Amino acid sequence: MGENVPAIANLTFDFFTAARQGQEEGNIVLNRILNNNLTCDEESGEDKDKLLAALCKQHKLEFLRKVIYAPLRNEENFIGLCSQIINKFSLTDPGTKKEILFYMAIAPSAYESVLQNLNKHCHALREEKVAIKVALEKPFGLDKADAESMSKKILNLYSEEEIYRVDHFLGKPVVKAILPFRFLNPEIEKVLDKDHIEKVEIFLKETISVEDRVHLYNSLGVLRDIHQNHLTQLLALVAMDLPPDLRDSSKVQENKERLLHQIEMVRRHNSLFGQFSEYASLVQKLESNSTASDNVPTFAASVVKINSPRWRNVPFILVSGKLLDTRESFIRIVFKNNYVCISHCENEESSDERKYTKQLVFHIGHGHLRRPSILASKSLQEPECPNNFLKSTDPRLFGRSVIYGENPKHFYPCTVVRDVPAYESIISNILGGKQDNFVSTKLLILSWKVWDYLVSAPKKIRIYEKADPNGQLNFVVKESQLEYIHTDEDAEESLSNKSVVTHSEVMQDYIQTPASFLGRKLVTSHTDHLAFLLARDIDRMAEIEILNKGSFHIAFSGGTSLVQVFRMLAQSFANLHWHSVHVWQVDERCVPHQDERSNFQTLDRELLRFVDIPYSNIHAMPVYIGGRLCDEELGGAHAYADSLRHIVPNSQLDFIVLGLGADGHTASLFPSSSDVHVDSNTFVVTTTDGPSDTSHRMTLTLPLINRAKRVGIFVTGKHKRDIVNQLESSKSVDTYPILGVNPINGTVIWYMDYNAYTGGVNVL
Ligand SMILES: O=C1O[C@H](COP(=O)(O)O)[C@@H](O)[C@H](O)[C@H]1O
Repeated sequence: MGENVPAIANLTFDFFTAARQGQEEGNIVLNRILNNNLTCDEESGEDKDKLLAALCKQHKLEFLRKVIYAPLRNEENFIGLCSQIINKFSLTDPGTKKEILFYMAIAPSAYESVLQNLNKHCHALREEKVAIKVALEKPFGLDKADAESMSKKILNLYSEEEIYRVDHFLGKPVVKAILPFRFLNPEIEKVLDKDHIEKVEIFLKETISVEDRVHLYNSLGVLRDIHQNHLTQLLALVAMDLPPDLRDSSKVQENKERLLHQIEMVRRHNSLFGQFSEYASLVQKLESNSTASDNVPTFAASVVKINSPRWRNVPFILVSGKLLDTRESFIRIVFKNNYVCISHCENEESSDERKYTKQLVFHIGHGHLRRPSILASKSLQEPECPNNFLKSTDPRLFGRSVIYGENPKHFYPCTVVRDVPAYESIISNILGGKQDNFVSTKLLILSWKVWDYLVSAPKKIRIYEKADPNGQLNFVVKESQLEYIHTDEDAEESLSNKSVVTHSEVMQDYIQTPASFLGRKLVTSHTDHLAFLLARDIDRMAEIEILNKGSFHIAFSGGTSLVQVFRMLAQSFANLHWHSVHVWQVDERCVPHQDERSNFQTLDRELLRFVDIPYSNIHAMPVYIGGRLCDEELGGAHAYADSLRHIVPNSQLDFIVLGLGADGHTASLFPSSSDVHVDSNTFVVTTTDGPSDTSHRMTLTLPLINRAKRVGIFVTGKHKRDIVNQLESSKSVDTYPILGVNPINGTVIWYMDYNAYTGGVNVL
C-alpha cells in the first residue's frame, strides 16, 4: 500500500463492514470485490503487471477472509458491532499497538447519529487504550454555517486529532508531489510570485455526467462538489508559503491556513456558470420527485485573488465541469513573457526558448499525457524530480501534446514511477497519522469562507451541449472578471434545435404583492423577511456598483425599525465587499455618540463593528465637535455636505434607506418645517429641530435625497397603518415631508410589513 507499505505490511488487520443493507446484500457486495478485475488488471500487458494482478487477487482473498459484514440499522446493531470489535482487541497481545479506523463512506447527514452510536457503544475502546481514528468523506456541509455546525457536533464526540476529513485529490501522486517539488527546486520556487507569474489555471475537466449520483449532485452543483474542496486544496498547495521542513505537519497546515485566510471571497462577477443541456430532463427522469434546481451549475469558472504581497493581482482561474470535451486535471502556472518575435517566428527548431510560453504544469491525471507528470518549460531551470518521479525524455510517455497543443519537446518532464491510486495513499496516510494530507476543521471553515457567498447566490447559468462543440464555454479574464467570448444570444442560437431550459436571471423579481404604493414599487412581507429583502437588495446593488465604479455609497436613517436590517446585513451579508462600501448617515440627533439616543451608536453596535469596513469609509455626522453639539459656528453640517461632494461621485448616493414617522416625517424633516423647501445649493445638509425643543438634529435634505439612485423606505408596525392610509389621500409635502421624496433620476421602493400595510391581515 502506497508509500507506507513496509510499515503497514507488518500490521494485522480485521475489517468490520456495515451498512443499512441486509446480510445477504452485504455478502453479495463483498463477493463482487473478489470477482471484479478492475483494480487488479488495469495495468495488464507486461509480465511484471501480470504478476501484480496475481498479487492483487491474493490480497483480495486475504481481505475477504478477514472481513465481516453486519447490517447496521438500529441501536442493537451498534451494540453488536461494538462488542465484536472490543472482543477482537481484548484478544490481542497486551504489547501490541491497538488502533481502530472508523471509515465513514456514508451520507454526511448520517454522520452525527452513526458517530454518536459508535462513541456510546464502543466506548470501552478508550478504556482498552485503543487509538481511534475517524475518516469522513465529503460533502462537509452545504455552506459555511452548515459546515460549522456539522463540525461542532462531530468535535463533541471525537477530537480534532482523531478526525481525518478526506479529500481524495490530496492522495493523487502529482498532488502529493507539489510541495516536495517546490522544495527541491528553489530556483523555480523563487519565481513563483506576482512579479513573474501571469496567471495560474487550476482545471478539473470531466467527460462524465451525473447519472449515478444525481440526487446528491442536485443539492451540490459543481461549486460544492469540486471548487470548495478539491480546487481550493490544489490552490493552497501551489500558492502557500513553504514551511522550513515539510515533515512538520503542523507548520504545513499553518501555512495552508494562512494562505486560505488571504483568499478573497469569490463573488458572482468573478465567475461564470453553465449547465449541460440534458441536466433538467435527467433530474426529472431519475428523480421523479424533484426538479432540477435553477441554481445548480454543472460547469463553473471563477477567478480567485489572493490578497498577499506574494500573489496580489495574480488571477488563479479555477475551472471544473461535467460533460466537457476531455477528462483532464492540471495546475498550469504561466509565467509572464515580454519577448516579441519579429523574424522566423514559426520556426519550431529555433533554439530561442524565450518565445514559448514559459510554464510549470502539475499534470494530475488523464488528458493526452500517458502518466501523471510535472512539466517545466525548458526555458526554466531543469528541475529535480521528487520521490516516486523520474526525469524522462522518452517521447512515448507523452501523448499527442501536453496541454493546449503545446509541444512535449519544450518541457523537462518528471514522470510518476508508480501511479498509486488516491485512496490507497489516503488510507496509508490515515494509518500513518499524516494529518497534513487531510482537511482540518480550520481549513474546512476557511475554504468555505471563500465560496460561501457564491454557492447560494442566484446565478446566471448558460446552457451548454455535451462536449461543448462550439466552444460556448470559452471565456476571457478581465482583471477580476470573467466573460464568455460568445454572447448569450449566440449561445442560445447554437442550442436552438434543442429544448432549452429557461433559467433565472441574476436579478430575480421581488417577492411582493401585486400592489404598488403611491405609484412606486411596493414590497410587502413579514417583518423579518422584509428586513432580509431590503438587505438582499442592498447587497445586490452594492455588488453591481462596486463592479461598475469600484465603490458603493449608502446612507442609513436612524430609528428603531432599521435595527432589524442592520442585524440582517451583519449576519447574512457580512461577505459583501465591505472594503468598497461607504456608509453615510441620513440624520443624527445632536448628542454625543456615547448617548444611547445617538443613531450612530445603533448603527455601529448593530452593524459596523461586525463587518470588514475600513474606518475611513464610515462617515458619521459631525454633531459633536470640540465638546459642542451641532454648533452652527463650527459648521458641522457644511463640513458633512463638503465630504459628500468630495467623496461621493456626482454627490449621488447609490442607496438611501429612509424610515417613515407616524406623523409623516422622514430623515429629520418634520411636518410644517421650512427645511423641506431648502435651497439645494446651500443646504444639502442642515440642522433642524425635532418635534420637541430638546431634540435638535442634523439631516440630509430633500435635494440631496432626490439625487440618489435608489431610495428604500422601510416601514414596519401596526402604529404606521394610519399614516400609510393618510399618505394615499394627501399630496402635501408640508404636512407629510415623506411625499417630497421623488428622486430625479432614481427609483423609490417601499418596503412595508403586513402590519403597516394592512394593519395585520396577511396579503397573499
Ligand atoms: O470528488 C469528486 O471527484 C470526482 C473526480 O475525481 P477523479 O479522481 O475521478 O478525477 C468527480 O467526478 C466527483 O463529481 C466529485 O464528487
